[in-house]
Amino acid sequence: MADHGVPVLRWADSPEGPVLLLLDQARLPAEEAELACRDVQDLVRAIRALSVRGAPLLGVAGGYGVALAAARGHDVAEAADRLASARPTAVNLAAGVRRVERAYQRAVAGEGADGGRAAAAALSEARALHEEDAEASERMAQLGHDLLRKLVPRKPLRLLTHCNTGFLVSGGRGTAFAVVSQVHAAGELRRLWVDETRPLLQGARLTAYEAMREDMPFSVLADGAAGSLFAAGEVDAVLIGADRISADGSVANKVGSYPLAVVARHHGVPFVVVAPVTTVDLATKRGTDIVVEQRAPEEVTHISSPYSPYHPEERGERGGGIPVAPRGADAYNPAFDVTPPELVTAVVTERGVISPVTSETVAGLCSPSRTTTSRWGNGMMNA
Ligand SMILES: CSC[C@@H](O)[C@@H](O)C(=O)COP(=O)(O)O
Repeated sequence: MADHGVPVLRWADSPEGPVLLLLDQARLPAEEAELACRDVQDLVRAIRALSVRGAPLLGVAGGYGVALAAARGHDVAEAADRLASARPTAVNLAAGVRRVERAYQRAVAGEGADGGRAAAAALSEARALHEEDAEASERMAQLGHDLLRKLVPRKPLRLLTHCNTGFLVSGGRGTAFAVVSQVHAAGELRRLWVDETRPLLQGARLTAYEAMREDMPFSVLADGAAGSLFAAGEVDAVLIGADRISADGSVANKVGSYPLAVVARHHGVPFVVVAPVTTVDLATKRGTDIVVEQRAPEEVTHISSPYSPYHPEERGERGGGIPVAPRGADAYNPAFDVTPPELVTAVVTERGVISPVTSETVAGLCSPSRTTTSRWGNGMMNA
């Protein structure tokens, strides 16, 4: 795997107490700067400002946030509530937070542990979550690559992706981008098409940064240019991540994913979602039940660049930067959209691949008896 320089997220013990250090994604690719979170308030601010983002990494960061509150002797239950609700759509955030909170409570209740031992239990659970996420990445990379071999006989591949799904969003290599990386390592990548991903440009800023680090052949395109690539027969498959997959198999992901799924279906191109099982939320029954985060209009009416003299913290949570619309213009700014399961060719997880994507195959993926892919042979499960 490529050397990624500054770690995406790390725990450190400083003379002033424990601290969670994040590679500040709001500053990328202009600078690789670490942001220190000393308490849950710092971390919630970093999550809302997208200094740390992407579904699996939000889960890991949320877990460490609970450990941070415990280590600092703060109110862990209150900290967990604040973290879990910092952003509403990526279910991994609340799942990571609650998992570490449970470990902390178990240590307090079961063993009557003092604050120090319970805090240690929380940190060890956060570390376990971090490692599991890295392992899940590896497995998804392999399974996704195998699936593409079956779905698309032609080589080398032209893959299109939206938003950012590589090492920046995960304890490991990421989700959809990990598959691209596996294809590239096998010498089978002709080109990665990178949607710029308006309004916050996660594709242009972050996916391009990840692709450059792995020496991939890639091109950034305006989101609206994707249709012309399909029409020209230049896309062999679409690979995206997910922020939440509801029980019916609907996929919430970065806004702009749904229109891509529609165009892909029109052109007969596979539309593949890659996400760890922690992204599946059986408690959310249908796609229409998924809460889609609405963000500040300034993110649309203004353009900001990490190369500009305005630093993210000066722009604040409302975004901002250089105005491009008439002052006072209103804007519609959902952070995500929801793709119905019938437009999704397959969902790749660390436990295996489901295709078709239906309530039954999603439930099978999450069943307690399905802990490995071996039960399904090649990891592909049909309804
Ligand atoms: C593996 S990450 C999948 C998604 O989390 C990603 O595509 C995405 O939508 C991230 O949105 P963001 O708003 O930048 O957190």
